[in-house]
Amino acid sequence: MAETFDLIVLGAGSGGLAASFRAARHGARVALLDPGPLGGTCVNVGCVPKKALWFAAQLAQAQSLAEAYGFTGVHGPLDWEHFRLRRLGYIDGIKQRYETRLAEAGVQLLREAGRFVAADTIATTSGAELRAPQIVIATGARPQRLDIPGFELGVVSDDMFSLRELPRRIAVVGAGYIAVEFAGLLRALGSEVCLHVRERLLRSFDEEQVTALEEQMRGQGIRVMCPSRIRAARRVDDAIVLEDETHGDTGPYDAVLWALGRVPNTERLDLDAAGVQLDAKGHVLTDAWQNTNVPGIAALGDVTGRLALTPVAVAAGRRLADRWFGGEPDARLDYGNVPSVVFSEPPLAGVGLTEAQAREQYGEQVQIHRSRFTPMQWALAGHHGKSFMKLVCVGEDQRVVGIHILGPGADEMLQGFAVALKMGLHKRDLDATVAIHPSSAEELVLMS
Ligand SMILES: Cc1cc2nc3c(=O)[nH]c(=O)nc-3n(C[C@H](O)[C@H](O)[C@H](O)COP(=O)(O)OP(=O)(O)OC[C@H]3O[C@@H](n4cnc5c(N)ncnc54)[C@H](O)[C@@H]3O)c2cc1C
Ligand SMILES: NC(=O)c1ccc[n+]([C@@H]2O[C@H](COP(=O)([O-])OP(=O)(O)OC[C@H]3O[C@@H](n4cnc5c(N)ncnc54)[C@H](O)[C@@H]3O)[C@@H](O)[C@H]2O)c1
Repeated sequence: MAETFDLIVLGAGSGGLAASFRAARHGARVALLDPGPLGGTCVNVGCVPKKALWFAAQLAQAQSLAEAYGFTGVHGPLDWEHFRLRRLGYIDGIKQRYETRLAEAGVQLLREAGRFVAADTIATTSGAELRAPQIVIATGARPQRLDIPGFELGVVSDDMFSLRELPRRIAVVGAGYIAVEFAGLLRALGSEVCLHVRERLLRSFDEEQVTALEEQMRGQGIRVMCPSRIRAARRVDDAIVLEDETHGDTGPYDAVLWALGRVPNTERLDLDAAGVQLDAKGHVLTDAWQNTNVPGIAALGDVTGRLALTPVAVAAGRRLADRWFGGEPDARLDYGNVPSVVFSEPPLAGVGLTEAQAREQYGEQVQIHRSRFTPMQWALAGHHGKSFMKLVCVGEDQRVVGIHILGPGADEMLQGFAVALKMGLHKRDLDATVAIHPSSAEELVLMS
């Protein structure tokens, strides 16, 4: 006989964990299934190990700034293996804390995959059946692979975190978050990097900001090939050569990172047994409340194909649990004005509309304010890179609909401004705020 719960959650990544913890806090009996490591993509092969590498890259750059400032004897390469182990230790700590917290919350954790046998019934890999009136699909996504000759010679982002040494020469194929982040951090750590861009870098970000970032990337010695269309990879001696439709053979490289987007984990869920509808790319279709077309079944996070960010999956999971078990019938995630940061070098942060989106929506009512400057810590070292900030405003009262920041510190700077934008920020509010000096952030309240 099937064991019964109030809630079954498929996937213990960012979204599934958040939904489980919150539902358990509201008193629900929760079963959480995942055959993989706790924390899913973000903790194991995403945000956390990536940010760790980005911190290491920041330290590498700080060394060259320090030399210019007058420090001596600070320069040296990263001991890649030492840092890999340190990173793993940090991540193990996170996973252990999740395990402890799940046990304390009374969530029943099953380390196996689940699939639907009916709209209220899940079968586990070991053959057990679980039943619940509410089920959450939070099974995430995985790197997209291409069916081209030699694809297997390269690696995908998951594999980057188990490399045993820094690749000396690497090609990064792609133009999204992952491609740009890895290109920047690997370059800073000492790799020769060639970025193969099919059309345009970072399509969802403000074009002018992306152009400014690309200039800096080129200035750091990253080779950007655009437009580039890779049709095959092949081994030549110990290295890899890419066959590019536009540029001919490129390389040789010691490694190739394919960073081509992600595909949802839905094929093995037997969703037909429950009647859950998917879109053409295999994402679970959801409405504004995370509901699927089947009552009692919801989906959230990367598997839905909406904003693929950890805090989005977490917030969606918490709101859903509040609605289902916390007596909050109106709880749902507002997907508008979600801030995000590309951990490029320097970081690029944005919230709200890009200039192009605002012009499309508001036409001539759009006003743009810009500030470009060399941040003090760079200027002191004789480094000429520029920070670039941009406000997108609309209407006579200059409501701020977009804030875009490129430069050191952008990653930490945007969060507070995103709160203000969400609350209905106007340019006059920025003008009325006294600056913090000397800082980069002050430029946002000093724009004329
Ligand atoms: C390299 C990289 C860097 C990133 N950096 C950032 C960043 O800096 N900031 C940010 O906000 N986002 C970042 N992201 C995106 C972020 O990691 C994802 O948006 C987030 O992890 C999605 O969470 P999720 O819960 O939807 O899915 P996941 O975290 O992918 O979790 C899904 C879980 O479901 C499990 N599962 C699959 N099938 C089944 C099944 N049948 N039964 C049970 N369990 C199953 C999987 O094992 C997995 O653990 C990054 C992603 C990558 C790849
Ligand atoms: N800092 C962050 O918050 C962060 C970091 C990494 C990832 N993420 C999330 O994870 C998601 C996945 O990241 P991603 O970089 O894999 O995807 P992405 O959707 O950001 O970018 C995919 C890129 O691959 C390119 N592409 C697709 N097919 C291609 C092909 N055949 N040849 C050449 N290029 C091709 C696309 O043009 C696009 O530029 C992101 O959209 C983002 O939501 C967030």
